[in-house]
Amino acid sequence: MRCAYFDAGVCRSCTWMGRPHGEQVADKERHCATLLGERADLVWLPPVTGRESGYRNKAKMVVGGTVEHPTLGILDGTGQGVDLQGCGLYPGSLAATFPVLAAFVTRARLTPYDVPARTGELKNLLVTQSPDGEVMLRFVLRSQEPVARIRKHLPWLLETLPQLRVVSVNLLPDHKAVLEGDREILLTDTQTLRMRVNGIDLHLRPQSFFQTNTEVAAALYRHAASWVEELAPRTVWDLYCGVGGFALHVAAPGRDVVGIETSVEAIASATLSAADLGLSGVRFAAGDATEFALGAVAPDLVIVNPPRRGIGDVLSRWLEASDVRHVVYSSCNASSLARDLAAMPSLRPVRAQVLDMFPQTTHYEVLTLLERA
Ligand SMILES: C[S@@+](CC[C@H](N)C(=O)[O-])C[C@H]1O[C@@H](n2cnc3c(N)ncnc32)[C@H](O)[C@@H]1O
Repeated sequence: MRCAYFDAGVCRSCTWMGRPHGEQVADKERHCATLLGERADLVWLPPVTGRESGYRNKAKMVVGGTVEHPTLGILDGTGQGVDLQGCGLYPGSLAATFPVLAAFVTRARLTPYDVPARTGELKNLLVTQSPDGEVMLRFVLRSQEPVARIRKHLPWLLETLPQLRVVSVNLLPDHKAVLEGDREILLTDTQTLRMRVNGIDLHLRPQSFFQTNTEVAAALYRHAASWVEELAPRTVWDLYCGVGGFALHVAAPGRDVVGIETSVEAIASATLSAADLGLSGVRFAAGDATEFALGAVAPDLVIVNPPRRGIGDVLSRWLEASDVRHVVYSSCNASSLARDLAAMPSLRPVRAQVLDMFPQTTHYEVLTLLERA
């Protein structure tokens, strides 16, 4: 894949831009195999690849420029806006919303936040597209000052972009290099975006995590579910469950599944999906994964899908000392996975698969099956 922004040196976010996709995937497999080390009983399954462009379901557009001429993209080294509306990582239908959103910035007089001067209001536009083409839009603002103007012009936006389902404001008053703050104000009656994956309706609320690449995420859930099916555990935990992707895929008659996640919003979404599907054996609770494990009776199988930092020492040591027979560990950072594996020598990886969730970058997902020796 080629990118004009990359070639012009305007954006270097995709560090592997221009390299053949097959070569990228082979490098990711080598990288992961090196980190996991020589293991006689580890079987590597063929990698999962999806489309190499247009794969992102979520755009995180930093807003710069002026009310009359806003930029949607990133900020350069001096804090000035760089417009990346033509970024090839977004599907055309998602990218088609950008010019309308830029026009809305002007129409509703939303002054882009000026990082060096610390003035202005609109920091980011976060846009997520579901597999059905429906869209969630979040305005990340410094304060509530522009909210009345957003509400006033919202009917125009909803008419111009009929695919918009959920619109909200997120408040980020601090001058911090983060994407969003803690407080969310919903502007539409609809609160959740329906993300249909493998025929299961996952419900995404504004402040919940969702895998970036829906096509590869669908394969990730399918493969994890088939591994779990083979092992036929009676009790399963899905730790770091987000909106419940793994838990809902491994639900089966006679199986108890518990999903644990810190985000209350994500847990509400997961609970809604379980109710929609009439799954009585699946329950979700908000809380810290490690604290939950330390206070509960170990299940037959544990699925973990932690953030980049991994599951950490305490949970690794708990799993090592527990009766859990199998762990399905889905990781977006093979370095922290390797460190966690070192703390669980009795749980040996017997199966691994690289999933190219983030083409053009060095990042990838790896799904592993650990078995008690
Ligand atoms: C990589 S995401 C995985 C989400 C989910 N498994 C999925 O497939 O979408 C990691 C999740 O862990 C949650 N999380 C972060 N720290 C946590 C903790 N200490 N205990 C439980 N969940 C946590 C995050 O909110 C996020 O939803």
